[in-house]
Amino acid sequence: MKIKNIVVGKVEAPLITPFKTALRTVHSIHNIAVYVHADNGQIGIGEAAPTAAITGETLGSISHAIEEYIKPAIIGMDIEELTEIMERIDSSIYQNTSAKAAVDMAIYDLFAKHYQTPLYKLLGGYRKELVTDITISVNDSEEMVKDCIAAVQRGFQILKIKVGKDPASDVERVVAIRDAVGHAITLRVDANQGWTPKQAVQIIRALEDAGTNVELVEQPVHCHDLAGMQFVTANTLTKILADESVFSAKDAYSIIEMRAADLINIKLMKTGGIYQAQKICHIAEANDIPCMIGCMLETKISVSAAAHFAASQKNITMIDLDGPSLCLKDPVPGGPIFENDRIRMTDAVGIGFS
Ligand SMILES: C[C@H](N)C(=O)N[C@@H](CCC(=O)O)C(=O)O
Ligand SMILES: [Mg+2]
Repeated sequence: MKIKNIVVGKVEAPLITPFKTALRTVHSIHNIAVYVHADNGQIGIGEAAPTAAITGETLGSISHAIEEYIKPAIIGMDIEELTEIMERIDSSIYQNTSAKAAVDMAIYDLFAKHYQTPLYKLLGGYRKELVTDITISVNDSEEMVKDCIAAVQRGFQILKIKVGKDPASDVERVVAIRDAVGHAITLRVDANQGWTPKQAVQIIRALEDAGTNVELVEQPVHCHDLAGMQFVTANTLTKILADESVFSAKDAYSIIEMRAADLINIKLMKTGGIYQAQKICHIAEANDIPCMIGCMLETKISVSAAAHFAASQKNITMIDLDGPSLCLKDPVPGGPIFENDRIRMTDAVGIGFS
């Protein structure tokens, strides 16, 4: 099965409510869809999210990177040469990780279709069901409490609370949410780089003293401030999770070597796809660092690829694949079944879209 053509399109999905973090506010998803056509008529599908604030990519840059750099590097190759295809995608252009991720997952989709197997089974088939958290946008405490109660009523038992936009009120926000939802609900906190290292230690210690029992704090300080991440990790009891600080296997190695975090969040849009994500997951596993699988503002297309990857890996112990739950509707039928906080893998071949 040879790669005959790669076609770039669009995928759009309105959000149920505006998505707000310390880095950005988004009202609707406008992403890139990628279709890799094989010479036997089969098609692999992928998606890229233009998260300029995190990966530096835009709709224009993603489509240009695919058309002008990634496509010429792999056109005509046989799908069975998977490792060589992945190495060529990686070296076709520096960074541009979401563009690479869209093509990587479409190739994996074709690869699994070629072997008539669901992708997660081909990758190792570790589990059939995932339990995801859902993200609560940063707003004033009252609105966040309402959003948390609504999420629990929808069936979510793990809430990922966005903070970091207005640090002075962050402790109050999390305490109000804990009081409202009770202790049976797991709370994760994501500052999206919004705190200074000293602020982070002060806020996390205050959350600990208030008995909020937060499971983890994600990316407390600026992504390049690994010394700051190390300072926060060393001076708090709560687990610290590196997100924007880890794109590549080398980044993961630096975080591990410096003990700058306890946990790592892997996102296909940061790694450049499944091939590189496996490397990070395995480096972390070898160093007893459990990983989260996360997503950007992505629809069911790329989140399904991430679900297949997560279902194949023992070391992915936390799931933040809530993109489809934040959308009003899915742009395409098929793929794993997303129902409240459950993601169930099916026996459909590839990623599961026909
Ligand atoms: C959507 C997901 N739960 C999430 O919060 N992802 C990112 C932010 C993504 C974005 O800005 O698109 C994260 O920081 O974990
Ligand atoms: Mg994050």
